[in-house]
Amino acid sequence: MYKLPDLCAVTSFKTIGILTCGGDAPGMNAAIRALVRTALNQQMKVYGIERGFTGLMNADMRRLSSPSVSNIIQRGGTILKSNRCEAFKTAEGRRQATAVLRESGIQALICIGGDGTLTGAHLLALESGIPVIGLPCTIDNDIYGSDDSIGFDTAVNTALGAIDRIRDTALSHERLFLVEVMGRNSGLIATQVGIACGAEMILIPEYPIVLESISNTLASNRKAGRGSSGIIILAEGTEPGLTARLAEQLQQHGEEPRICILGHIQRGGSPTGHDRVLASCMGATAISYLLAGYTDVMVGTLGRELIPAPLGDIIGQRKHDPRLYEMVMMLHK
Ligand SMILES: Nc1ncnc2c1ncn2[C@@H]1O[C@H](COP(=O)(O)OP(=O)(O)O)[C@@H](O)[C@H]1O
Ligand SMILES: O=P(O)(O)OC[C@H]1O[C@](O)(COP(=O)(O)O)[C@@H](O)[C@@H]1O
Ligand SMILES: [Mg+2]
Repeated sequence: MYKLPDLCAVTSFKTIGILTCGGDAPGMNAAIRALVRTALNQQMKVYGIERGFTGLMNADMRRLSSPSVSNIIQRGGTILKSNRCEAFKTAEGRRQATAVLRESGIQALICIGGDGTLTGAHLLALESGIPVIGLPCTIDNDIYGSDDSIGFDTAVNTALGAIDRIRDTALSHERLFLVEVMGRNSGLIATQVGIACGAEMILIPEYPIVLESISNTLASNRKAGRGSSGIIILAEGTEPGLTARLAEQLQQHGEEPRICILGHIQRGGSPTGHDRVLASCMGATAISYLLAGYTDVMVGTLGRELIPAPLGDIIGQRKHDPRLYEMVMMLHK
């Protein structure tokens, strides 16, 4: 269980807004529910802004009540909808959003999303002076300053469910499978999934990949008595087309690999218990941060503790643990 902060209220807010942006992640709805109920408990009015920063720029919003967030804690996706908004990357786009916030009487904003959303949230806080709090919510878990992000645990478990099934076929047919998981710029899903499924090999964007050495490693594994079945996990972002090129290369070395790209299957579905609890604790804590006078911070985790992480310190930073990856490679020899 997470340790909630013990904070004193030094300010108050009549009206706040909430939005979800970037790739959806299981647990977004649980976070919305916790934010709405905690804010209502503090006598705030809450507006749900539709379609992330696009909806913010277009004043696309609706009042949220306690019943409006009933029965959503177990649902994947986001009831507020999400998208990616190029216009918000410009100062003009953010000026338009600031005008909407002022005209609607929204005194503070909570942004739920990944590294891109938190970058936008940081710039908005700086430029508008309106208090903004971020919640790390992405299946990629690539947000520096927080051990955990809402949605990661669910995505990893969804991928594992699929890979355990693939393993049955791999063993029965004594065949090699190349399984591509999500993560355009980050190998964290691939690493976690690879550890948990006992993969023969994990290929992630943080390390250069030499196709020839992969065939050589497999050949020496075979000589050492490892069977001819196996699972190689690749992160999506490793290199465009790499999975297909690796399959071709392995064919030339006498393997009969099959490819499985898990794709967006990993983004949807009911959040795990872990993600529901994390989202609930982070949502409640975001409102405590606002009342304690924080702005331009994200609710991060450090172990089991919830901590305020300044957005300016975390954006643009990479999160990678080389020791974890080395351990994985050692276990899979
Ligand atoms: N450098 C940036 N400046 C301002 N806004 C940004 C920036 N990067 C991303 N955003 C905003 O955040 C949105 C979501 O970012 P994206 O990277 O697509 O997803 P995620 O938040 O899940 O990482 C973008 O569509 C854009 O509106
Ligand atoms: O659904 P899209 O827009 O194709 O995006 C795919 C990307 O979104 C993700 O699922 C989540 O990334 P973000 O959290 O940064 O949005 C990545 O793993 C993947 O590379
Ligand atoms: Mg991202």
